[in-house]
Amino acid sequence: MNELFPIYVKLAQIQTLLVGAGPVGLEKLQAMLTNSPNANIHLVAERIDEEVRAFVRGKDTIRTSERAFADTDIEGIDLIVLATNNPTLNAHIRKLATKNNVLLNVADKPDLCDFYLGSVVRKGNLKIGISTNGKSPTIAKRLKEFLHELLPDEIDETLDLMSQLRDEMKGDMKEKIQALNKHTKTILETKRYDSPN
Ligand SMILES: C[C@@]1(CC(=O)O)C2=NC(=C\c3[nH]c(c(CCC(=O)O)c3CC(=O)O)Cc3[nH]c(c(CC(=O)O)c3CCC(=O)O)/C=C3\N/C(=C\2)[C@@H](CCC(=O)O)[C@]3(C)CC(=O)O)/[C@H]1CCC(=O)O
Ligand SMILES: NC(=O)c1ccc[n+]([C@@H]2O[C@H](COP(=O)([O-])OP(=O)(O)OC[C@H]3O[C@@H](n4cnc5c(N)ncnc54)[C@H](O)[C@@H]3O)[C@@H](O)[C@H]2O)c1
Repeated sequence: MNELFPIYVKLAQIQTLLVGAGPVGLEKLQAMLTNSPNANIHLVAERIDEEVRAFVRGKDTIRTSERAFADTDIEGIDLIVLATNNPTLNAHIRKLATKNNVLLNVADKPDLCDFYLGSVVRKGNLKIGISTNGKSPTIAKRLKEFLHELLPDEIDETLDLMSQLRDEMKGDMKEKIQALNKHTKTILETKRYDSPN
């Protein structure tokens, strides 16, 4: 059973610390910024790869410090992602995070994580997070590709129309929910997303 609780976090209104700026650090940075382009991130690494430097150039919400991690780096931090090649440092930051109630992800080290990154299908406003409970990130990637193909681009139009409709609707909550359910039932009957014909 997968006991993970999925949430969608507003990275633009919290402070994230990323330690490590090699290929894995770059992957994590890309994962965070493609989803949340205004994420507030402090990137600390003894050595920042040129690719990472190029990726963060011109992004005002990313601050970089090319030096060793210092314990004070976690002050004011809500979320930490580690992408270092240093197991001793990872274990040290794991302890600090627990002591300071900060949630931690250590790339590719499930035992050290409070949360995992998910594979993400994106179509406009729609976002589907996929977790295989750490069993197979490769299957998560394949499912992402499959669902991305399957979902029509118009799904975003449907979401916009539904959003307008729900803003315009009057009446009490119960009536509103009933009407929205009735309306969407018809939409799904007329637009068979699960069939190519
Ligand atoms: C979402 C995504 C994040 C991202 O990076 O954006 C992600 N991994 C991705 C890809 C990927 N990662 C790896 C491969 C190589 C093939 C392979 O090993 O299978 C590929 C595939 C590829 O790159 O093609 C290596 C790997 N990953 C973990 C381990 C350790 C272990 O399993 O013990 C090892 C072995 C390391 C080693 O051998 O040294 C563990 C984790 N990876 C997770 C997330 C969390 C569980 C997510 C879930 O429940 O599925 C978890 C538990 C923790 C975490 O890291 O948060 C991204 C999704 C794909 C996408 O959307 O494109
Ligand atoms: N590259 C891959 O495809 C891959 C795949 C699976 C697992 N991994 C593992 O993930 C980890 C990271 O991989 P990578 O290729 O990005 O490694 P890397 O060696 O390129 O980068 C490690 C980063 O950690 C930083 N770092 C180390 N000690 C530090 C300290 N005390 N303070 C601040 N920064 C510090 C380094 O300066 C560097 O920026 C490694 O443990 C690797 O074995 C890598």
